[in-house]
Amino acid sequence: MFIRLDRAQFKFMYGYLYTHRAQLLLLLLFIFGNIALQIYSPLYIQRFLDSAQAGKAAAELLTIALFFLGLTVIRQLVTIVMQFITSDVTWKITNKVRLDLMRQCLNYDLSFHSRHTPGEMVERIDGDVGKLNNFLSAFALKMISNNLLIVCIVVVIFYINLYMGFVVLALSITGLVVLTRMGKFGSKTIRNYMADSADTVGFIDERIAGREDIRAFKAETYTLHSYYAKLKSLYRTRKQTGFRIGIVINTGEVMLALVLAVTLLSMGLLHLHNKAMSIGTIFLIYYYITILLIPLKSMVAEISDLQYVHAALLRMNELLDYTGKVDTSGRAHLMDPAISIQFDHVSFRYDDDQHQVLRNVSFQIPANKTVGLLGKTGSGKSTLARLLFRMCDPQEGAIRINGTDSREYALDSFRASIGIVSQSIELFAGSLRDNITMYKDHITDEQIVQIIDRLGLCDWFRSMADGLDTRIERDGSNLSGGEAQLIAFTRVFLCNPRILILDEATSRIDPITERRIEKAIAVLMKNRTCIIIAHRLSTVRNTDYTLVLQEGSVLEFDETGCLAHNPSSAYSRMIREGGSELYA
Ligand SMILES: Nc1ncnc2c1ncn2[C@@H]1O[C@H](COP(=O)(O)OP(=O)(O)OP(=O)(O)O)[C@@H](O)[C@H]1O
Repeated sequence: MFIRLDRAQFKFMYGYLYTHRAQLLLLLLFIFGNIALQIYSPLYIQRFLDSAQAGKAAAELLTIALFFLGLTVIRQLVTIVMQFITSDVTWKITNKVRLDLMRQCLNYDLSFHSRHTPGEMVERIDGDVGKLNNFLSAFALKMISNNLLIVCIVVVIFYINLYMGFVVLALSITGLVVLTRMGKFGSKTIRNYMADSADTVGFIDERIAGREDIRAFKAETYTLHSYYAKLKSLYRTRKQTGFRIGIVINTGEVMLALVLAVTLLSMGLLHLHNKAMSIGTIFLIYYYITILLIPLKSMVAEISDLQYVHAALLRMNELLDYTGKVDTSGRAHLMDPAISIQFDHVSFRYDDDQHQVLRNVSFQIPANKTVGLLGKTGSGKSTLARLLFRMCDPQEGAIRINGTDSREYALDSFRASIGIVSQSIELFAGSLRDNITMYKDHITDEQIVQIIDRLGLCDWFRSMADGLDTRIERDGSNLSGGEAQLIAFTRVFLCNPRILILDEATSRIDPITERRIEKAIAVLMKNRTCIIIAHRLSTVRNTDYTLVLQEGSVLEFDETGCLAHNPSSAYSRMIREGGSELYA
């Protein structure tokens, strides 16, 4: 009613509702039954009053009263069933919406996540869907019942008295038109308020996650000032929203009082000029008007919630409609276990308005060879790895895998063939086993222990208090950075990927542990195409090829041995100068 769904929103809601059509149809039947009972039972009051006035026997009056009571009890039972069906369908629908939003969120590309903080996404996935839940479980049912009830009451009043029928019809139409128009009045400020609120949640989430750096660099005062500024802005939009909603609700209340006054006045005038209406009929019309006012009143009271739902639906639609910048149309599958990689004149910028991070990058890695990727900080090494993993696609050029543009492969299966160990390792609250298998139940403990053994990490594993059941806290807060990297290694070894990217994977491991797993890394790299991004020359000295990036361009690419023996190469200079030139 006050939610004007546009085509996209309607399609969005319809898609979810259609799945539960059988239950919704049943619900509609109960709604009709409930309305019929609501309309029919007051007739017994009219009959009771008219019979009492006509001096009918007490037994007849008692029967009428009992019938009225019986219908009231049945109506309550119908209401309970309606509520049960509604809450059941609502939870099923909103859980599906939550899952879809979460799935989308996990698949969004880098540019999306750069713009939206995790906190904002929490607010959108949980907060917005919570509002939809309230709407479906309470308002939607009320709205459908209310509108149907209004129509039925107007029809019945027409039937009772033609003149009063016209009066009530005119009042109802005016009321609904006014309420609908008023509904739009607050919608923009509510949307602004919700966006501000999500932004504030995102801010809190980000600052709490970075609390250690904030404390270490004494940024508490700045953080609190920024938070206060956000709260002030939130309060401003909240005030604007409250003001507009206040106007809407008060206008609505005045309008409803007018409806009652005009109806009573009309009945009074009618009774004065034409005594055709009995006391019972007058009471009946009055009773129907009070029933009519209940839905109108609840619509006025819930107008602000409905606007929140409207805004929430817009935001959910926006999230689900976001197609991202990664091409997902590819359907091919990587069949060959040996993978060659070719960067063919690849240029990339993260956003149209940002600087070019990679410029015309071309090189080719034959299947099952390893490449050491070197370059100063910010030269584009991690970006190159992200492009290979297809977290984003290049604006120019192509990345060919076994001769085929990587965009032609089905995204999920393509990504599954690449393993990455990066500088930042995500660990989740749960057991060590869950963090290694990433919740894949089919992986047995024996397989995990075997991998740990192959990696030469048995000593470390033995130090874990409860073996694979050892509890890992959120973000791996009870582990050292090095231990987190060991888990990441085990994780990726277990996946057995065909392309392996180690993005400064050993940066947090101490030299002794690094030496210990060097052999294991060598085993893992065998029969795989690998890219090793490193800040330490020692990490990449055994690779087949070396690629040196400078400000996003290829400075040199050749076999590592050739570069090492070429005194004019940047690589050999780097060896001579202990790497100072590249990392200065
Ligand atoms: N998500 C992002 N959004 C926008 N710009 C980014 C993003 N990630 C990196 N950049 C920019 O891209 C450039 C290259 O970054 P990249 O992380 O690829 O460099 P790198 O060579 O891996 O650096 P490091 O050795 O420090 O890890 C930098 O200028 C950086 O500011």
